[in-house]
Amino acid sequence: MTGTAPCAPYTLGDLAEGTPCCVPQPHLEIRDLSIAYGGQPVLAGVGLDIPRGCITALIGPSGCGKTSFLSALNRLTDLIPGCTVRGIVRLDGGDVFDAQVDTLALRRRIGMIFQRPNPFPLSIRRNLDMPLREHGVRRRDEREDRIEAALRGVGLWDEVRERLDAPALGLSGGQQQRLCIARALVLQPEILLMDEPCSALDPLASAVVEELILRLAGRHTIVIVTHNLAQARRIANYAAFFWMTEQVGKLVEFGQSRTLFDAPKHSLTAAYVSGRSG
Ligand SMILES: Nc1ncnc2c1ncn2[C@@H]1O[C@H](COP(=O)(O)OP(=O)(O)OP(=O)(O)O)[C@@H](O)[C@H]1O
Repeated sequence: MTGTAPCAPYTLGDLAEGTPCCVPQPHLEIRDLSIAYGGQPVLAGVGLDIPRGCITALIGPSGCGKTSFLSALNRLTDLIPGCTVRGIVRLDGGDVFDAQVDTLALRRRIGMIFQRPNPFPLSIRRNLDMPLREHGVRRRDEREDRIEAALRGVGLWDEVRERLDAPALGLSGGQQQRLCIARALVLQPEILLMDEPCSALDPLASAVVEELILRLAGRHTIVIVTHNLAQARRIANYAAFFWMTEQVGKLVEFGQSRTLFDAPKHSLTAAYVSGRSG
């Protein structure tokens, strides 16, 4: 991988250890990745390196396989009946698709945030306590510290500290999405996969989550699907453009987002980012 990207700001010193910077070194290496549902290919031959600590945006029209690609990275695709994935995904050099891989441990290292906020219908506290218990954090004081750190990390602590036992579903949409990000952060993941995390939010809540994503970068590697090209331009260090050819999604271009948006190499990319197609 060549080129450099600016370090994103970060302020989450109390979360996971890690290089607090976007560096042009692969955290995930993807080679010849193909995905099919019921034998029908939807994505073929994708290869790219996701740089460590950076924000990588996945862009492209609906149906070109961005969500499927994202879901393969932490093997959420294992949970979809009829879905087959071929190719290689390496996390720090280790094969994610190896039969010996503990998928629970893998998803602790690579967390996922979905398009619609999906807190459990439990209290705010239990939303964060439950994953910690499931992942074997037995000491209550440690769980409490991690819950507070995660809520502070997403800027929710001051908003909810007096009502930790209130239902999470009573929070606003934007607060619920930040709670879902906290639920991923509480497990101290290295990588966060985000599938259109702002698309169900109003503009103000969306701006807060976008700012949060910028703060999380550096400590965490972030891969985000977004249809909002202005957002991708604002926040992404790197961008990958997917397009459908003969009903199958392909990666057309990947690189530093400044280059992809301002001086794309491929005519399809140029047409899409200028709004002339897609
Ligand atoms: N569980 C599934 N079973 C069958 N087909 C699926 C499934 N999930 C996705 N697909 C199909 O795979 C293709 C790629 O879908 P995917 O959601 O990955 O694309 P996308 O680029 O993320 O689209 P969007 O931007 O609209 O979310 C689509 O044709 C979709 O209908």
